Amino acid sequence: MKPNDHPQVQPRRIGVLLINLGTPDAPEPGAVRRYLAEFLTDPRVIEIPQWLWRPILHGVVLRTRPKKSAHAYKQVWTEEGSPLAAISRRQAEALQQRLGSDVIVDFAMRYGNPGIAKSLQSLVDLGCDRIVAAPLYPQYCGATTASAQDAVFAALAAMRWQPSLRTLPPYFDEPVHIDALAASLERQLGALDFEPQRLVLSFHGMPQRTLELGDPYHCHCQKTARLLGERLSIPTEIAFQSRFGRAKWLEPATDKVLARYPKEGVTRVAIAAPGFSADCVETIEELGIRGKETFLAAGGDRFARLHCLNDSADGMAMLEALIRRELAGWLPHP
Ligand SMILES: C=CC1=C(C)c2cc3[nH]c(cc4nc(cc5[nH]c(cc1n2)c(C)c5CCC(=O)O)C(CCC(=O)O)=C4C)c(C)c3C=C
Ligand SMILES: [Fe+2]
Ligand SMILES: [Fe+2]
Repeated sequence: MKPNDHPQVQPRRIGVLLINLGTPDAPEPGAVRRYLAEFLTDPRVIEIPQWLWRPILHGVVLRTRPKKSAHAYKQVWTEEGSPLAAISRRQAEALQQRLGSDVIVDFAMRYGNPGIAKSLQSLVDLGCDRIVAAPLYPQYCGATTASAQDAVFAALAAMRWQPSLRTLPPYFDEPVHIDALAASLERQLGALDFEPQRLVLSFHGMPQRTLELGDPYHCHCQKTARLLGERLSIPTEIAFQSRFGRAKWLEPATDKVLARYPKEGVTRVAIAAPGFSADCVETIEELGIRGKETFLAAGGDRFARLHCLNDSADGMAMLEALIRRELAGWLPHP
């Protein structure tokens, strides 16, 4: 056979893979256990030697946490499944509409389903020889961005014929991102039936040690919070949520901030999570349900949880702009 009529040559197509963290398949202890086992054996997430961690994980964490977490997931589960999965699907569909038929858009989860390797392979099978992999974390973190990229690179490493690859850089301080967040938060604040005295900007926490080791996550969160605070008409305060384990995590802790406010005369608050591109158990249950309980029990009066950008017009316009920039030179007509 002459090289020019090689049977595998396909039409060139472009793929975009939106990536988020992942979620269990069902709000049941068994499914949550499978999800947590994959998540919590990622050395990017738990950075202690495996020989030390494995006995704790299997002896303690995976025996107790799945039941507790399943209870949290049950409270947020929807007809379309886990909120994170449902919103991720809608984001991919909306981006597909916006980018048109020059591009194939799909989404994948770092842990659980649909997995990164399978989703990348389906894009390749559809003829994509150029792919943008977009971890939807505004702030770079080893545990999230790098872990998602590790999985993308590992999937490519198993391919004989790899597509060309671009990855979406962190966008924590991109003007389009700050604009989208500011517009979305102002609109939601304006629609409340009370006037909050403070807006808490709650980011997912990380072990303090990762900051000392040079992870830019803490700095990225601080910058998003500062830029956003400069744009909003309400005083803001940064906080870090979802502490896990016994090590020291980034401070101030969201639950401590909420419990402290009423003592300082702050009895009306709103809370937003600008580090999450989609609402999930950490925003809906941890902030919206448990955070509210903590605040009211401490003497607070009014509490509102604001939504993430999700598949809102503000959020999708931002995502389209960021992805189009990565597609520059690949798309037939700019
Ligand atoms: C947005 C950035 C995130 C960082 C940074 C992050 C770090 C991190 N998380 C855990 C432990 C857990 N996280 C869990 C859920 C979860 N985490 C993120 C995002 C970040 N995590 C998201 C989007 C979600 C939501 C998933 C969903 O299904 O809705 C969970 C599971 C839920 C629970 O049991 O509380 C755990 C556990 C660690 C240890 C860590 C950094 C070291
Ligand atoms: Fe997390
Ligand atoms: Fe949590």
